[in-house]
Amino acid sequence: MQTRISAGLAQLGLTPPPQAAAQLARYGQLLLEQNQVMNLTAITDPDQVVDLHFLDCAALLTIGEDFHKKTLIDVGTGAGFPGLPLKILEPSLSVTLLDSLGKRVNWLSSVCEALSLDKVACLHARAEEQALEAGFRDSFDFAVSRAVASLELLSELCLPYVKVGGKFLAMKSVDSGAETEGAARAIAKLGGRLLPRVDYTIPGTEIVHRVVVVEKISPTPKGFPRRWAKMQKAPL
Ligand SMILES: C[S@@+](CC[C@H](N)C(=O)[O-])C[C@H]1O[C@@H](n2cnc3c(N)ncnc32)[C@H](O)[C@@H]1O
Repeated sequence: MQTRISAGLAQLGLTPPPQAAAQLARYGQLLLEQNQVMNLTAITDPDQVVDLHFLDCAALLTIGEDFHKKTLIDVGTGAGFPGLPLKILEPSLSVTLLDSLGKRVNWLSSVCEALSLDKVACLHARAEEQALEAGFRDSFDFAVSRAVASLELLSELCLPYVKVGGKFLAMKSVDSGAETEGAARAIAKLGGRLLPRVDYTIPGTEIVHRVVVVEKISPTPKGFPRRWAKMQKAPL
């Protein structure tokens, strides 16, 4: 895995810290081992783990944002994507990995320990509840998320965490144009503003993915996020 990771990172134009490729390879090994006893990923081929998990997530570092010494929350991180590869590739980041599934969060804590990572919090919580807590609301430089919900729902889950001037980065497919248009009203209500999207090709593949970029321009109004059932029933 390590050779493919290094080649892919170079193709993305990234110069990772010396230990990063080995740490990602170890993470991949732990992921595939644990996946045999716990549902962590549908991807079981090591090369695909590199391409579709690690390099896909690494591409977030190439979209022109400055992540150095910033704070980032990954909402619905699952097996750590995209937050954990970002932390490994940019160690100055302070990262919170949040998921509502306790078993996954416990496993993530053990991976962070195995890789000797500091400044990572693995948090078992529902995103819409944790965003109401002090120290979380309007607090992070970045909220990121991949494969969790439609952009409209995801905006309500993620934008409350972002400080004014920070960004919410949603990893989406290139077919997300209509979904993005449909979320524009909700994004505005939640204190966000859509910026130009960024499309990228995953190295070694012809797969093109998209980052939807939302800037936080005013604090999220009181009352958001709403309860999950309410969000689904009453679109903004
Ligand atoms: C399909 S997985 C995606 C995981 C990872 N982001 C990835 O791209 O591989 C969706 C994850 O979001 C979590 N999730 C869904 N709704 C959530 C919520 N309201 N709060 C926290 N986590 C949530 C689930 O537990 C699950 O681990």
